[in-house]
Amino acid sequence: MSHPSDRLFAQPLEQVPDFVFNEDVVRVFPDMIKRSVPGYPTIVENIGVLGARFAQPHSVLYDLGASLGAVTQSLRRHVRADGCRVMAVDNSAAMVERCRQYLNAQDSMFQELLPVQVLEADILALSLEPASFVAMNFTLQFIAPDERLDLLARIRQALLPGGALVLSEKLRFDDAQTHDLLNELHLDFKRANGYSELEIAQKRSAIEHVMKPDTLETHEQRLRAAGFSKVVPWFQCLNFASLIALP
Ligand SMILES: C[S@@+](CC[C@H](N)C(=O)[O-])C[C@H]1O[C@@H](n2cnc3c(N)ncnc32)[C@H](O)[C@@H]1O
Ligand SMILES: O=C(O)C(=O)C[C@]1(C(=O)O)C=C[C@@H](O)C=C1
Repeated sequence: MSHPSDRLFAQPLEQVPDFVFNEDVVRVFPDMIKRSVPGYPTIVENIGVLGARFAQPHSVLYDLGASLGAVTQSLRRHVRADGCRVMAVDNSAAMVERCRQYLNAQDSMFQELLPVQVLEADILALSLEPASFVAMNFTLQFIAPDERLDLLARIRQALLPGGALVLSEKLRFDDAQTHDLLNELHLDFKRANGYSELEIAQKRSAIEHVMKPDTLETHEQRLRAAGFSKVVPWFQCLNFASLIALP
């Protein structure tokens, strides 16, 4: 399947609307996220590797905020435990439709993949089945800050003993010098990937009100408050990080 390049913010917009995961975004999403999130391909591939370590036979693996199912596909490449199934959940109808197409394409290319169910649902309203592995790859940052603790507590409750949550997020930093340096380097990453100053500025306005990053300390404290006993950062590239949280 062809992946057109992201030119969504290339022309000057009179008013930049808030970012939404609509059909326009879906069309360019694989290109957009790869050129915007440093380390994204490494994170996605290794969530499959982490999933293989934590997956228990005959259990559910969740991909919450699955978008086009990149993490789900990685789990299906790596997890070999018997009788597991993946639940990929997203509340964007456009994402879910395209995600199903991509997973069907994966099914037609490989045999004996884990069964997967793609659900169009709000993860805040979802009743979670007992699960051995939950991935939230750059999803929590789009959830309203006052809903985050409750969501993580429900995930913690759903996790089987020996399971794990993997949480990837853009970070902000309390120390202004650190924050500014890593943000500037992130902008350099976008420039190096071909984004213009206009594209960078307009994308920044678009996500300003809808994506609210936390500090690493806030994540660690909130995960503990949600009932997780151990938080292990396993990846960081510039201001993007991924954590393993153990029940
Ligand atoms: C940055 S994308 C996630 C990228 C994806 N996990 C990956 O690895 O390619 C965030 C996704 O979260 C979804 N999302 C945001 N809020 C949600 C909610 N309340 N319930 C379900 N999905 C949500 C969005 O529709 C979007 O597809
Ligand atoms: O922080 C930015 O500038 C981004 O573009 C990040 C980010 C993300 O982290 O999800 C925001 C929206 C798109 O989904 C792709 C990337």
